[in-house]
Parts: sequence; C-alpha cells; structure tokens
Amino acid sequence: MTRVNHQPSNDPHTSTPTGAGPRGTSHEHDHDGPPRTVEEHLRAVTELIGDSPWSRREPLRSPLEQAAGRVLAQDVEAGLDLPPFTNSQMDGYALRSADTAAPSTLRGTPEHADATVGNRVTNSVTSSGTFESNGHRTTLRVGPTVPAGHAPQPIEPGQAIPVMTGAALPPGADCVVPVEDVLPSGFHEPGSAVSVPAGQLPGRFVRPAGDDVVRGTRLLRAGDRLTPLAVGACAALGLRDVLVRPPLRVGILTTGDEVVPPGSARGPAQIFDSNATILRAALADAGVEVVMVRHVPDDDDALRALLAADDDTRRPDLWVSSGGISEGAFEVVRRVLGASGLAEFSEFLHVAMQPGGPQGLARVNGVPFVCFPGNPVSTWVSCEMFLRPALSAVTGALSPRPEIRVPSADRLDSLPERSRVVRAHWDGQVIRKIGGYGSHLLAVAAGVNALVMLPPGQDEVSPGQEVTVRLLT
Ligand SMILES: Nc1nc2c(c(=O)[nH]1)N[C@H]1C(S)=C(S)[C@@H](COP(=O)(O)OP(=O)(O)OC[C@H]3O[C@@H](n4cnc5c(N)ncnc54)[C@H](O)[C@@H]3O)O[C@H]1N2
Ligand code: MOO
Repeated sequence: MTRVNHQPSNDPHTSTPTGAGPRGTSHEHDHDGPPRTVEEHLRAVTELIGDSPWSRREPLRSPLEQAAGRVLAQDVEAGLDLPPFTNSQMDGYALRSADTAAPSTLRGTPEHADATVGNRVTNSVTSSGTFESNGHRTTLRVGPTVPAGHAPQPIEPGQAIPVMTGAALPPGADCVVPVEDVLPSGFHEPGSAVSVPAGQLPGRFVRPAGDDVVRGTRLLRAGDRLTPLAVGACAALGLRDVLVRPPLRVGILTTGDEVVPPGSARGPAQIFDSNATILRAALADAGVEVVMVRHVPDDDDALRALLAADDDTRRPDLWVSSGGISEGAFEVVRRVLGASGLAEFSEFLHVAMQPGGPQGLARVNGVPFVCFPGNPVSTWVSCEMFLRPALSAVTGALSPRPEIRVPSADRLDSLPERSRVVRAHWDGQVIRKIGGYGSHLLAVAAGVNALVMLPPGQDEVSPGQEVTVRLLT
C-alpha cells in the first residue's frame, strides 16, 4: 500500500548527515533510485550519531570500580614507579650475588666443602668466615625474615635473608634464590646455615622499582577504552577515580498496533514485542546507557506526544526505533519523522542488504534517530551492521567485531544485487548456517553467534568454500 501523509518539508535547515549521496539534498528522501550500499549507510549512520548531544556533554568522574568499559577523558600519568620498590619475584632467600662468586674471590676455602645432600654438593660454614663455596654451592648464614609488606634491614655480607614474593629486597641484596634451590630446604631460623648454588647473578628473580612503568610516564591516553588491566593499572597507581566520557544515552522505541509487551494480554492478531528486548540486549555491552524503552501504536499523535514530552534532562542522545518505516499505510516513524516537518533532517531509503533493507535516519531537536525495520531479525542485523560499528567509531566504548575467513559447511544462496547477512553458528572449527533467510525467523536463530557476510553478486557458496564471518562472541 502507498504510504499516506508524505509531503516534503519546507524546513530551511535541511541537510543530510553525509551532505551527499544519491538522495543527499532534499529534506526527506524517497525509495527511488539505486539502493545505498552497506558501507555508504554505515558512513551515514556514523556521521549522524557523531553529531549528537552526547558529543557536547561534560566528562564524568568515575570511581575505578565502575570505570571498566568506559572511555577515558583524561591522560593518566604514572605518579609513582611500578613496582614502587625493588622486590622479590620468588619465595626464597635474598642475598648478595658477590657472596656466591668463584671460590678465589671468597673467604673460606673450598676444601671444607664436601657435604653432599642428594646429588647436590654443599658447603659448610667455616669457623672463621660466614660462608664458603666449593664452586658448586655457597653456604650463607640466615638473616631475619622479610614478609611481604614489611620494610627490611640492609643485608650483611654472607647473609641469606628469607623473603617472600613481593617483599622489598633488603638494601644491599641483589638477587633471590628460590627456596626450592636452597639446602636444607625450607625457611630457617636466623643464624642457621643454608647453601645456595654458587655463581648467582645480580638481578636474578628481582623485580626492580619502575620495571613496569617509571614515574612520570604517560600510561593511558584520553580516548582509551578502560580494560580490566587498565583500571587495574590505575588502582596500582593509587587512583580512586578517573575522568571518563559519559555513556551515550539511548532511547529504544518500538512501534505497531500489533505489538504488545511480553506477559500482557495479547489479542488474536497481536504479537509480543521482541525487538525492545533484542535491542536492549544487543546494546548491553556497547558502553551505552539505555535510558528509556517506549512503545507507540501506529498513531502519529502518540509518537509526536512522546517526542514533545521528551524534556532536556531525560532525553536520550540517540533514539533507535524498530518498525514503521517501509511502504505500508501506517508507517508511524516514517510519517512523523519523514514528512511532518518535525525532523530537522530525515531520509528513508533502501540499503542493498538482506535482511535489513528498509532503513531510516532522522534528527529531531538535535537528537539523531536511527530507524530500523520491524522484522526482528532485520532489526538485530541492522544493529550489528550499522549501530554497533557506528557507536564503536563515535564513542570508542566498544571494539569492532572480529572477522575471519573460513570454509562454509553449508551451501549458501547469495543475492545478485544485495549483500546477504546469514545467521550462523561458529563452534571454533566449523561455520554453519542456522535457520532460513526470512527476517521473521527469530526463534530458530536463537543460537546464532556469527554472521556470514555474502557480498552482492557473488555466486552461490558451495560447501567448503571460504566465506567472511563476523564473530559475535
Ligand atoms: N511493499 C513493501 N512491503 C515491505 C517492504 C517493501 O520494500 N515494500 N519491505 C519489507 C521488509 S524487507 C521489511 S524488513 C519490512 C519492514 O517494515 P517496517 O519497518 O515498516 O516494519 P513493520 O511493518 O512495522 O513490521 C514488520 C514486521 O515486524 C514485526 N514487528 C514490528 N515490530 C516488532 C516488535 N517490536 N517485535 C516483534 N515483531 C515486530 C511486525 O509485526 C511485522 O511482521 O517491511 C516489508 N514490507
Ligand atoms: O530486508 Mo527485510 O529487512 O528483512 O526482510
């Protein structure tokens, strides 16, 4: 059916987000003309979202425990060395490597050295010196233990100081011998004799101050996404909070007289709303905040009222809608945004993609609208193909999905003039198509974790032929 109430607007501020394209000059663009490519539409969505109220909002100070996944709005400089002090990498004995050097440089004489423990040769403590070496092992006297977290005394010549992993190295000690290499094994009382393999090298099993990062180094930059290790590094530097970009606030809008909330009374010609849940879930890890989820029936006034009620403090930075954009008689989104003069900009068009062909973009009161088609799989595929990549480019709060090239287990039907995005499952070895191509086939596709991208015009894919797969997990 031909849609009603579609008139060009007289708004003088009309512009497109791209400022170009096959339909780049009029206020509302029609379906006529060649469809837009996937890449062209992604550019248009990215440009539209790039100019949202979010881009003008002030950074927030976020406690570290809530900052993972956010994007830094400041550089982070190391205010101290990490590690802050030289410490032991092993549970063992800290010592002076020079004390285990060649016998000629040591006090004591190698001929006393004849005790054998297991297949190791050890030495004994002499009456005159504190240690001696036979060239294989050196005997030292145990000093006071340094637990992690306790400041040590300087080491004395000939001493072996029990240290635990992470304990500060006693000043003067320059290496650590793991407890497994010490005889007799274990940690011993101060004054006991222990032997260690001779010829220890300075720095062995020692983590010097500043080994990880030196004070004054710029560790993170504004725009970096805070990974678990990034917030961990901030914690290691003693920071309690960081300045982050606020999350982009998203409003989700579903449409249609036939759509009712799950759990409510459903009329005989009605369906439960799946798209609100799909969109919310698809954006859960996208670094955005879903601030409202609304539904309007196929009633222009209901949508106008929703937008009018949309006050400054609560309004989203971006609306994402499903349904009401194609060729029917009651396309509420298209009518209100496309033709009523309410929007500063709008375009409703076809992208050469299946599913997700019909698409719309608009801006109302400075807030971008990304309008997806109503079929559940079309909405979801549109989110994967356009919204998530655009958010990734604009906010930096989510990473692009990885793509791999692998052989398809199944025959796949490509389309002559459109990209086809095929629901699939990747088990780490094999990519398999799931369900049919129809965009209403949601339930059978519940296990989908990958999308096969078939470019337009490619021949049918035979089993074993390589395809491009976007991984979603
Ligand atoms: N004459 C034409 N008809 C259609 C065309 C076309 O080019 N010419 N395109 C078809 C394609 S492709 C799609 S996709 C849909 C897109 O239509 P709309 O975006 O206008 O979406 P609706 O008509 O409102 O709904 C389509 C379909 O999806 C169901 N739906 C809608 N919202 C939800 C929801 N929240 N949860 C679950 N299901 C929902 C709705 O009941 C319809 O079955 O248009 C084709 N038609
Ligand atoms: O292209 Mo419509 O978006 O699924 O079937």
